[in-house]
Amino acid sequence: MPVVSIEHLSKVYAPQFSWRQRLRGATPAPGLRALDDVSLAIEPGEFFGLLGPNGAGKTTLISVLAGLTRATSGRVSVCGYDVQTQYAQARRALGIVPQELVFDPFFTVRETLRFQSGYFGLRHNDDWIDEILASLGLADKADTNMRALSGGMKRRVLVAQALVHRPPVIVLDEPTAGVDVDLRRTLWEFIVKLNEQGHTVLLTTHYLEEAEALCERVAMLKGGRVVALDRTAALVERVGGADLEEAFVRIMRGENGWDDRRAPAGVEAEELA
Ligand SMILES: Nc1ncnc2c1ncn2[C@@H]1O[C@H](COP(=O)(O)OP(=O)(O)OP(=O)(O)O)[C@@H](O)[C@H]1O
Repeated sequence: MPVVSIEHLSKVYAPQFSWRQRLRGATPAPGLRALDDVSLAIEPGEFFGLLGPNGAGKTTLISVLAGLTRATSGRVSVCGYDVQTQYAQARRALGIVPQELVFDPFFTVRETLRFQSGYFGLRHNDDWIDEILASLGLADKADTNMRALSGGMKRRVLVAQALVHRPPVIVLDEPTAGVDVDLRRTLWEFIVKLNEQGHTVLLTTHYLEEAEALCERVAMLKGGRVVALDRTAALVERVGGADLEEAFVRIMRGENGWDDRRAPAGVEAEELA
């Protein structure tokens, strides 16, 4: 059974429609189709890459997976749990490292990780917290206040937060954007170790050399649609080119016809929330 199952997933964002426009009786513009009939399955223990240019729909897909955004249609499950109807179980199976640096400035690193453990009902988690801190090069920052950390250190804490409950599926949304070589190495060593221990990893990144080195399989999104889905090496060979980056460029340039990303006529804003 796949650990992540995505079946015919579509997401249309409602258009911005002001009260003034409403009162004037204006017709809402069609919504934006961020995901269009996406289907894919990720098997246990895979290191899977979700690739695509800016605005392709990667973060939207992760938001649906995390239960933060409601799908317009389709079904998504994690470890067999439906992300909408069995939200708590599905969320517990996921460790999500978000793209944006979100943190509480009032707590130390250790307090932040203890609180995160508490959200998952884990009260005596310090041994694992210490192991994560050491593995991410954060041991000497455990008692430092979050607001006193550099951007790269904050990102390490985000990774640590995602792992406190030992989730079977780890989702990393552009985790190395703007971080130094040291963090990249530390992060990948740790994530590869977790993957070897059986954790499934879903990674989105614009660093295609990282994706090529790490991901056994990749899916490429363009305009919300899956335009390629294959084992990384097989895809590079089939498309031609020296590496995944060249294959990516060829696939993105070669695909046409996905330009109309607007919702079909007749889709009302209210249906799209
Ligand atoms: N809350 C929202 N409301 C309306 N439109 C949105 C919302 N979130 C994302 N979008 C739009 O949906 C499309 C897909 O965005 P998304 O963030 O999923 O892309 P992405 O592949 O993660 O891009 P990036 O690589 O830049 O992070 C974009 O056109 C974006 O502007």
